Amino acid sequence: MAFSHAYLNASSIKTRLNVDSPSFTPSALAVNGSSQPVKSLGLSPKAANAAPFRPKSSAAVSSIPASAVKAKPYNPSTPDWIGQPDVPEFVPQNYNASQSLKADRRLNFPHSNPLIEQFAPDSPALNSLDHTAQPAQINPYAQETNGFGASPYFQGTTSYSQPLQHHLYAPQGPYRDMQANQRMAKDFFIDENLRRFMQKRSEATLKTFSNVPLPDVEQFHTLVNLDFSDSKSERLLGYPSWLYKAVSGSDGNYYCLRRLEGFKSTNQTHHDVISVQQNWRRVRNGNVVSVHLAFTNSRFNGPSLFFVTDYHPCSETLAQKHFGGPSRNSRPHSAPPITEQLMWSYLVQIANALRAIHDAGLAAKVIDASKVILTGENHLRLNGCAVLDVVNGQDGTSITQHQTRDLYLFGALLLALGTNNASTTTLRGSQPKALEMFRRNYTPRLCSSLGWLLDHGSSNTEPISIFLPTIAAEVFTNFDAMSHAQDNLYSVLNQELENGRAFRNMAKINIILDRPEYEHEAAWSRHGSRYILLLARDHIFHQVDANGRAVENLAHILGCLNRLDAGIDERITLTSRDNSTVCIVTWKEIKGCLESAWSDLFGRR
Ligand SMILES: Nc1ncnc2c1ncn2[C@@H]1O[C@H](COP(=O)(O)OP(=O)(O)OP(=O)(O)O)[C@@H](O)[C@H]1O
Repeated sequence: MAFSHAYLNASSIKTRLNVDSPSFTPSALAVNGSSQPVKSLGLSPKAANAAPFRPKSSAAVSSIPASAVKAKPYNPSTPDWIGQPDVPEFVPQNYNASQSLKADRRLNFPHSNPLIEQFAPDSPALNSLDHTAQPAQINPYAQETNGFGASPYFQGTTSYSQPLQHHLYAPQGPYRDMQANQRMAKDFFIDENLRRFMQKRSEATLKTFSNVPLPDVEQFHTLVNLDFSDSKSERLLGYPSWLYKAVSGSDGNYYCLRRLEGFKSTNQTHHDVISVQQNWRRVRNGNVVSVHLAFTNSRFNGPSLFFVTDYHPCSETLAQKHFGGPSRNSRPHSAPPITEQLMWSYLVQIANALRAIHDAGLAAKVIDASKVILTGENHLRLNGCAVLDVVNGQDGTSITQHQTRDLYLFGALLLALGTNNASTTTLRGSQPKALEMFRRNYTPRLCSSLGWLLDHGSSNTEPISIFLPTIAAEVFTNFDAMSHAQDNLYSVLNQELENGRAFRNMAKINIILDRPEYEHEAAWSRHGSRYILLLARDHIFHQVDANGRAVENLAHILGCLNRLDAGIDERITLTSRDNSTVCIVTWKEIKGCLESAWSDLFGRR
C-alpha cells in the first residue's frame, strides 16, 4: 500500500507532531509485514514514561513466542516485507519522551547490522577512517539469530518464511586470516593495489599525445604511438614495425594497430589478408592476443601493412621485463634467474597458447621475448601472430613444419629466460653452454621439458599434444592459482556491487535536495517526501556525538544507505535540526519518499 505523507506538510508538522500529539499515524503503515493498518507507535501521553524505543528488529522478534508464529513455506516471489500477520504488535515499555527528544540527531545504534555495531561510534578505526586503528573486539554475528533460532540466510532447513536481509553486507570469501576486531574501514572497498592497477589501465587507455597527430587509417582514429624503441629491427617480422593504440570509429573501442612500414602489396596479398582474418578469428585464447583485421594502407607516407589486435593497456614485453629492454639487450648474467615457479607458469601459458593455435591448424611463427606481452600479474599473451602469414605468404613450408618450429622457438625462449641471455633464442651455437647453466638453475623435470622442446630444432617432430600430458601437474598448479585469483576478484566485485547500490542512493538524494532552482521556494524542500528526505539525510550523514561534535562513521552511513536501498521495515526516529519535528518512519517509507521526490523532480519536465 502506498505511504501517504500528507501529514508532512511543513506547516502542519510543527503543530501535529509534538510530545502531546497522539501519535504518528501513516495512513497505511505496515508493521512486521502486516498488511493491516495497526495501532500507531507515537508518543502517547500514556507512553511518556516508557523506555526509549529501540527498533532492534531481532530483539523485537525474539520476544515473540514461537507458538505465535505460523510456519510458512518459503516463497521466493513473496515481497520481502510480507511477514507474519500473527506477530503481536511491539509495545514499547517505560518510554521516556524527553530523553528521546534530547537524543534527536545523536548517534544511537539500534540497528541489528553487525557492521554498525562492530564499528561503533567510539571505534577509532572508523571515526577517523584510520586504517591502522583497531576497534574493540565484538562478535559481529551475535545478533544474526532472528528469535527463531535460525540464521536469516539459512532458509533451506527451516519452515519459517524469513525475508532476506538485503540491507546487510553479505561478505564473500576468500577471507583474510584475521580476527573480527582487526577489520578496517578499507575492508569495505576495493583492494588498494587492484584499484591502482585498474586506474593505471584506464589512464593508459585514455592517454593521448596531442602534439604528434597521426593520420587516421580506415575506421581507426586518434592513433597513439606505443612503440618507443629507438631502433627498428626487421629481424622478426621482415619489416620495421610500429605499434599504435587507436579508437575504432565503428564500435568506439580501443585496438592495437601494428604497422609494417614499406610493405608493398601484391596480387596474393589480398587473398592472404582475407584468409588471415578468417583463420585467426577462430583463435580466441586467454594466452594469445586476438587478431581482428588486416589491411594495407598508404596514409603513412608510403605503403604499409596493418594488423588490428586487441589492446591490452599497461602491458610490457617479456624482453622489457626480464632483459631490461628490447630482446637484443640481454641482462647481465649476474642477475638472479627467474624462479622455477615463474618458469613453469610461463611454460604452461605458452603451451596453452600453442595448443589453441595448432588445434586451429595454424602456427604462431613468431615466438620471441619481444613479441610476448605480460598483461596484469604474470598473465602472458603471444603477440605478433598472423603477421608472417601475410608477410611470407605461401612459402612452400607445410603447416606441420611451422608448428614443429614453433615448439623449437618455445624451447629457445625458455632457455633465454632461464639464462638471462636473449641471444640464445637465435644463436644455436651458444646453446650447449646455456643448457649447462639452465641445468644448474632448474629441476630435472623442467630441464627435460626444455630438452623435448629444443629437440624440435633437429630430430623431434612430435606435436604439442604429446607434450601436454607431461606437464599436467604444473597445469593443475596454474589452474589452482587462477581459481584463487578468480575467487578474490569475485569477492572484490561483490563489495563494489554493494558500494554501487549505496552510491546510486547518495546520488539521488543529492540530486533531489538543496536544488538551486528551488532556492527561493522554501516549500519545495520542506514539503512532503522531500522533507522526510531532508531529515533522513541529516540522520545518515550529519550525525553528532553527545557533545554535538560531528561524527564520521562510515559503517553507519553504509548501513543506512543499504537499509534505504533494501527498503526494510525497520523504524528510525528522524528529528529536525531545531528539534521541532520528530517522526518515526521506516526505511521502506523513506525509500518511497525518495522515489516519489525523484519522480516529482523529473516528472515536472
Ligand atoms: N596488444 C597490445 N596492447 C597494448 N600494448 C601492446 C600490445 N602489443 C604490444 N604492446 C606494447 O607495445 C610496446 C611495443 O611492442 P612491440 O611488439 O613493437 O615490441 P618492441 O620491443 O618494440 O619490438 P620491435 O623492436 O620489433 O618493435 C611494448 O611495450 C608492448 O608491451
